[in-house]
Amino acid sequence: MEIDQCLLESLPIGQRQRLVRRMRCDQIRAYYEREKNLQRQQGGVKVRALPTRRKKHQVRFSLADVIQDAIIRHDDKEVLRLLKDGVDPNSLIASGGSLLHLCARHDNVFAAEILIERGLNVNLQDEDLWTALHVACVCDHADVVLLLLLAGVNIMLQDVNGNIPLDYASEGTESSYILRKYLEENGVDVSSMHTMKTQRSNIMLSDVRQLVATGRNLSQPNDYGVTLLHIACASGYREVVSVLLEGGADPHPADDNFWTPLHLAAKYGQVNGYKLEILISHLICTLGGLCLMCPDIAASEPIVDMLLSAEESWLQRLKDPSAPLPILLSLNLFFSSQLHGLYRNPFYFPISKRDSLLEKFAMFRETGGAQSAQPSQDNCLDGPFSSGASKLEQVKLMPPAPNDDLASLSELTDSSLLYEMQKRFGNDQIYTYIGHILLLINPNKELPIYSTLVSQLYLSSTGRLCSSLPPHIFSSAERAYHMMLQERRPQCFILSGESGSGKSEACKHIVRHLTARSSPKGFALDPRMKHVSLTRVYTYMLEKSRLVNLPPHQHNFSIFYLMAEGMLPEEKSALYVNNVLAHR
Ligand SMILES: Nc1ncnc2c1ncn2[C@@H]1O[C@H](COP(=O)(O)OP(=O)(O)OP(=O)(O)O)[C@@H](O)[C@H]1O
Repeated sequence: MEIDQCLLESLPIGQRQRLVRRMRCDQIRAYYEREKNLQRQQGGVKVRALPTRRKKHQVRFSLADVIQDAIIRHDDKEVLRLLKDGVDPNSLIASGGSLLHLCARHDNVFAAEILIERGLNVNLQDEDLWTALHVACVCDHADVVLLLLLAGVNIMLQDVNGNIPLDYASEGTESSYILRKYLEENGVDVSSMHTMKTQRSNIMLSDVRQLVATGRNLSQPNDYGVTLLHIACASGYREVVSVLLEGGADPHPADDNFWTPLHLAAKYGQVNGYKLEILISHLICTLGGLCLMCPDIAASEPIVDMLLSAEESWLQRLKDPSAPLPILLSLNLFFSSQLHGLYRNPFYFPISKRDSLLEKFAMFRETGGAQSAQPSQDNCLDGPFSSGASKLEQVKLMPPAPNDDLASLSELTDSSLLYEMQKRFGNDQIYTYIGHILLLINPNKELPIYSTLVSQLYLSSTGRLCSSLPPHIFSSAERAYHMMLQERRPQCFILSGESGSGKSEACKHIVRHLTARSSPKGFALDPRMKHVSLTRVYTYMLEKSRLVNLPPHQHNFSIFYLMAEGMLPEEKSALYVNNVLAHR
């Protein structure tokens, strides 16, 4: 069926798509006819595929995983059946928490009740010492909060941050109301709890005072290069910072990761008062330039402004030493209201642990959504897990566009496809769908589209492509994951392209998304992920055919050129690869 291009374009989109579909059907029919004729001409010999003895592969999940899935899906019957079949109610989830943590996160009161009935300890704490009540409060799942209270949960249990569940229940929420009421009824004074929490900083303060009084070294680093000043800055213990600085502690020691106390103060938002000003002043007076990198990791805009203005003053003072010190913003009120109590980390935890805590906080904070991308509409699976975009992770996704799926174009010719792809590539839209196929054009530059947060945005409860998000490799990975669950059999990605087109990178992104999906902390799949990369190199995925039968205009394996570029002339000559282009 031939149709005039102008006529096609003048039709409304619905009609046009129907016509295009019909044209494709005609093409397929013609193809089958041709094949049949060909077979007839060859004497009607039917080539039968050899019977293959294929092994039946079946993905098997442990019962502990199946019950988690049932809890998430609110499949109460399945939860009951699994418990009856002997699943251990005490089995742990990836975060080290219990099934009750999972119920709290997914607001599954029924499952929670059954688990409690079966004797599950309501006070179990996960790796960050969160109880299920901490989780329920963050998510404001009031029914679960109520159930846990009735079950006798200890509401005073602190996490590694020193926070009790009430600290995570936002003011005005139902959970906060229930908890306050409960505390009141049990005669607990909420303000005395605050005193209890400030005990940690007080202990550190008295310890540091003692060190100063005995003339001990205040800048002694631990095994990770972390000093007392690092700890006090990251924790926001302003009195301690003050005593340390006045006692002569080194204001700019770098830990093993080259982080100074100022970096930590900036990152963790501990500007609670004038301490950051003191630190900055110290740095400007002594080493000055050390604060130059700090704005990049600052936790909020006001801190960035403050550091930038300090930086500017420092540069001025380099030119003119009599120039005044920076006038720094007073951030007391702003931050004390926002950050009160959130980063009161016990100082015996390493900095990396605090990073994970901060991520946890960012994950659950504000259900307001990401900065420049909308979370998936059907992304109800992980609730608040998918919502918080923090300053720590910039999300730069292009908005969805009509040409995201080339299958919907009215004109499907080589030139129209290439034209669209080129247009998209120019806008850094490197991914494009053609139906369920995903096209990738290697950008050969880093794009900010692979962060954990983006991976979370593509989480979906059904695996359907989300119309509010642009095409992405994470979306394909998500789809495969759901197909695996639905069909209960292995799924396969076919990554095809010439050398250097980005297959290995794509593979890494797929595995990364699946890793993050299988366990928020990626523990379970990490070793297997390494195995995937190695398999690509050592066995079947490096197509050996490329060595003997190189398609025209294609290069050899890109690793070959990279290797040649890095070799010394004598090494090249020893390996007979002086002229790399001579080697196909
Ligand atoms: N999505 C991407 N974003 C940024 N850079 C990329 C991306 N994909 C690939 N690249 C860049 O292109 C280089 C080559 O990609 P990759 O190694 O994945 O190609 P390949 O198709 O696996 O090649 P070969 O088949 O020769 O092993 C990477 O080292 C990386 O620098």
